[in-house]
Amino acid sequence: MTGANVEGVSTSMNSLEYRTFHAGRDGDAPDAPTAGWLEADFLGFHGRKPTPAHAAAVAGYLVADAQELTGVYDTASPKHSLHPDIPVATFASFEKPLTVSPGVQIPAHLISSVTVRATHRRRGILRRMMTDDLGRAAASGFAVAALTASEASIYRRFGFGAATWVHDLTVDTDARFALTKTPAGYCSVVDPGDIPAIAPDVFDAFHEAQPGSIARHTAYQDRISGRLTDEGEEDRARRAAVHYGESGEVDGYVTYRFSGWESKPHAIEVTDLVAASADAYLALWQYLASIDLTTRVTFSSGAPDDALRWALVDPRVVTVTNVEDRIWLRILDPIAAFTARNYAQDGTISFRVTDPLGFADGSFRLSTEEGAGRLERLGSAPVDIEMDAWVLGALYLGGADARVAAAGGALREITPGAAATLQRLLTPAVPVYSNTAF
Ligand SMILES: CC(=O)SCCNC(=O)CCNC(=O)[C@H](O)C(C)(C)COP(=O)(O)OP(=O)(O)OC[C@H]1O[C@@H](n2cnc3c(N)ncnc32)[C@H](O)[C@@H]1OP(=O)(O)O
Repeated sequence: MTGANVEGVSTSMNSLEYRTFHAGRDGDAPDAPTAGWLEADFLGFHGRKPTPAHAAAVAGYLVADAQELTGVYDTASPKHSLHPDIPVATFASFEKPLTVSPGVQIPAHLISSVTVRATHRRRGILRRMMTDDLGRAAASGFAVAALTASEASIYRRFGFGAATWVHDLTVDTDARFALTKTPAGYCSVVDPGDIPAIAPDVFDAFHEAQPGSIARHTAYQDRISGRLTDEGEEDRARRAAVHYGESGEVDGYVTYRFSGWESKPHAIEVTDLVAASADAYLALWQYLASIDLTTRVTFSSGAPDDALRWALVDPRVVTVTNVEDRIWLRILDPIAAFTARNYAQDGTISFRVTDPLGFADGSFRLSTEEGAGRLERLGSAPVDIEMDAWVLGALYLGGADARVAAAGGALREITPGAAATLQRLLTPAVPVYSNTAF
């Protein structure tokens, strides 16, 4: 669904040129536009200046994911400024499937690498890049756009609402750590270099069943295995283990590193933990807890509804140290989006959406029956609920509670009790969660 013909140049009043192009390579190296764009991207996210090898690897990821890049070029850069081929702003978008109900995926338009140089900020560059890009995505037929946000105060104005969350977990793995029963299957330590061959099948099985999950971009395999970190180096401290289910197939893996002898208490820091079965998930935690000379495990992408607490003799060994929004969703085509997902309960509710960018603006009636949903446009008939486009994005998967949104003033009930009805209809088959960041 990625737009095939996005290349273009346009000049604004004030010497800024917006160019959109596909990530490309010359041999192994990034091509000239991609090389300049990468320099700006690394600058914007406070990364080190990339070495030629690191730039080549990252260009390879961008090309593999068919990323569309936008660079904004200042044609009036002063003397000694960074080379004018290094843009003052970056923006990237690409397509990956989003699981909206167990077994149901839709193509999502993912937005990433948004940077504006400090000397050019707050002049509307992000607004222009975002509105142009969302317009192209809607014209290409995407029902939803998604991003992970550096700051929570930026993206509501563009119709994005936080729809999934992750928990930072600290688990004490001293003598108090014990599961109430032993999970089926067994774990084995593997070479982290084998993870890129093992992880995709496990992730796919997890992703297929998990509402809120977004398929991973190409960089993930090197990142989780430690072959090439975001700093452009191999992490030789990275370790890995897998879980074999009763069939003998791998159905879960974990990658991690030791926090160092100077850290107190000595801890294991989990980079990635993906399980396609409940036994795999619990067994991998038991494995982590059994690593000698350590008494703590930390994991920054835990599911808010975590089975571990239910499986522990003493659930207080788990501390949630932070709660963070993960996937932000923007509905571009409400009818396509709401028809795609499944519904556990039958019913009807109507709502009016205010969308300054227009994509989701209007009044709608949602009718659900025997698992399927139908969304139809209403004319000027009265509705049960009013909300802004970002609230619709937040509520779409059912992970955010409409009643709580109403209590917070984000959703206006016209018909008393309508928020509870909406929540009943949108409640997902299993709690939403995504362990992917992009
Ligand atoms: C999906 C991702 O990639 S998340 C990563 C985002 N990037 C970063 O955090 C890197 C560092 N920050 C930056 O590069 C820039 O400051 C950006 C990209 C956040 C903002 O770019 P700018 O060009 O300055 O934004 P722009 O001038 O278009 O502002 C658009 C609107 O967002 C608001 N806005 C911009 N930045 C912020 C912010 N950090 N917090 C709150 N509001 C903001 C502006 O006030 C403006 O509001 P309005 O149009 O409703 O009046």
